[in-house]
Amino acid sequence: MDKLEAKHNTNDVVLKMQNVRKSFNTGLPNEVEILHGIDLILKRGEFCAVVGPSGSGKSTLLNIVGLLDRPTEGSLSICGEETTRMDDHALTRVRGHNIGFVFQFHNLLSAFSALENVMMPLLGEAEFPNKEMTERAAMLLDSVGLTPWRDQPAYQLSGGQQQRVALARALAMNPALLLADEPTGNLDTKSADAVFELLRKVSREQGMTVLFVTHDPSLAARCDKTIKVVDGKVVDDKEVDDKVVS
Ligand SMILES: Nc1ncnc2c1ncn2[C@@H]1O[C@H](COP(=O)(O)OP(=O)(O)OP(=O)(O)O)[C@@H](O)[C@H]1O
Repeated sequence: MDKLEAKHNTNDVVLKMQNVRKSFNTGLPNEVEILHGIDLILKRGEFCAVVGPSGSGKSTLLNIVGLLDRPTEGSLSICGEETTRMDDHALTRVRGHNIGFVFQFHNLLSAFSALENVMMPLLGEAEFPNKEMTERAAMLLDSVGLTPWRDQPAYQLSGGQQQRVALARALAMNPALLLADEPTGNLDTKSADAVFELLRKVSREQGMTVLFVTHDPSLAARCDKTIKVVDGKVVDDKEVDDKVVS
């Protein structure tokens, strides 16, 4: 059994948000509220699209779920741990062990090889001495079909290949929750489809919960569930019927 696998079995509810509000200080006399009381529960293995118009608050929501930003009000628990009163050190721990990120711009270290990029999150993790770290990174690169490119510097890879490296890197700690903010937005249709299918496969095989922001209705329709954010509120939270979506 994978060293990191057991933690996925501990709690069925991966994300629980209650009445989450977020305001920003924009220099105006009053703060501007962007998220107006979001409630959201995601269970293990759910693959959920986040859709909505530009500026509606999708990235703000993802940053809060990813513990990169704090809510102004409300509660947020990740894998059963209530996070809103945690200090930065505890948030970093919860984030590092439970959450993976894939963004539209993959933020790879361009001069480093594909393998080295995937190894980055494992550096300093006690359970991964050097040899095991290399083995795990190689296994992850293999799972995204990039073994032939493992020693290639990231800048020499295509956009789709770089995004697959970013996905392998996000999976390094076997996160219970993967947050993907338009990970296919910068790719041609074929590469976008390949990255999406890969995410789908990993989610199914590992029971990983995915929150996937997309502007592409055809990709949203292939997710289990769609959350629609409009003006900082969830207006629609519907299950996609497998019988309707081919
Ligand atoms: N740090 C910040 N300070 C002030 N306002 C912010 C901040 N971050 C986001 N906003 C504002 O919050 C609103 C929602 O932004 P957000 O990026 O979450 O939208 P989005 O739905 O992800 O948009 P898009 O689809 O265009 O990426 C916008 O009006 C934005 O200007």
